[in-house]
Amino acid sequence: MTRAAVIGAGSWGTTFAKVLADAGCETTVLARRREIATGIQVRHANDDYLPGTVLPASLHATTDPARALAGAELVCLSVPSQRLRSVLAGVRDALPRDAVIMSLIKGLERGTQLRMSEVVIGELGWAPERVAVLSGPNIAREIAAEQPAAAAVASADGALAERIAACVTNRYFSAFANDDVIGTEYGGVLKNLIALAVGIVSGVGYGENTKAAIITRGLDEISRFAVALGGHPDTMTGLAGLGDLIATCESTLSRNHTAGRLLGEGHPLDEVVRRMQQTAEGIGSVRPVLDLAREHGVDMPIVSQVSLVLEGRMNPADLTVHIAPRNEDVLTDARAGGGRQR
Ligand SMILES: NC(=O)C1=CN([C@@H]2O[C@H](COP(=O)(O)OP(=O)(O)OC[C@H]3O[C@@H](n4cnc5c(N)ncnc54)[C@H](O)[C@@H]3O)[C@@H](O)[C@H]2O)C=CC1
Ligand SMILES: O=C(CO)COP(=O)(O)O
Repeated sequence: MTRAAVIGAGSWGTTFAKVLADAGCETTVLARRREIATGIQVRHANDDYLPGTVLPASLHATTDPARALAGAELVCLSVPSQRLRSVLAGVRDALPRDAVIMSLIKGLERGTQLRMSEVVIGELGWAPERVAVLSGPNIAREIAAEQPAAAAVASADGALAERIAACVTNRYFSAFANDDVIGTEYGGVLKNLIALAVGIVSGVGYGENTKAAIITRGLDEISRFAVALGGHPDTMTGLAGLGDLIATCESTLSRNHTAGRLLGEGHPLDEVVRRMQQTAEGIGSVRPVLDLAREHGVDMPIVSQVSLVLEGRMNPADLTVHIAPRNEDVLTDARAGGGRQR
């Protein structure tokens, strides 16, 4: 049996702790608030984040890092991306030095533009071969209800990714291993930005054609970004790319989709952030993604328009997938019979 800890008792941290417990891992959740820890430990419930879900009786919870992390072989991180560095600083002394650390987080650190696995490696000095990421179409509430789901687990050490995948797989959750940490991690970050765009056009009142066009062109846009930054193209057509893009863009349970819809309905960003009671990572990832895109020469027309809408500088109703062709594109298109945009 693997001893596991999950840092963060929000919707995904609690749900993934249930996944681990149901896979046979001896699991403890590290919560920030005492009443959440008590609810999980005593009543087997997390009413704030997962109302109605009965958690396994074998699942433990505490607010004490030393108790949560003692003997942990697998430590999973599920706090908002902008909080990760300070959370790591707070648990550093309690982390067993030989533990594997796995990020479940789907955001980039503002200011440094780092992925979460890079924050772990840099902040803790952890060996990259002991770090992993898990990402995929994983709407927490559906998994908490034990609806079948799957995710990708990536580590620079492919054999470690295989071992983690086997360890977290249970009767309703399947994990598939790969060694593309960059692509797997960016997949989770980038789909949030396209989900914001789809939410925005839904809020405006546009229908399925607009949403399908944004999802299709969005997949192309985020794939070009991930590949330019070192990800593998196959990852972007797998669970962490296309899979999560579909789930997040389609689901009204998605916080990013919901935040986008509120913006599309005309609510200003500060009001949207106030109304969202949970983390919508996409809002904080737009700026670092666009900065990285500029540095690497990647065109991101949909994400750029999301940024303008967030800043209140673009009417949501004007969000479009149309791209004005550059001169050389017009010439190439004419020779090729047109239509270079798939
Ligand atoms: N909810 C979902 O369906 C999924 C979420 N994710 C990702 O998982 C990450 C966490 O998301 P959720 O659990 O949904 O968010 P959430 O908003 O439900 O919960 C965040 C948790 O982090 C804790 N937290 C916040 N600041 C903290 C701090 N300074 N110190 C300690 N704890 C702190 C909060 O108390 C809360 O328990 C995000 O990156 C999200 O994108 C990934 C897959 C599915
Ligand atoms: O990452 C998720 C699904 O895979 C959850 O999406 P939201 O953060 O938009 O709710």
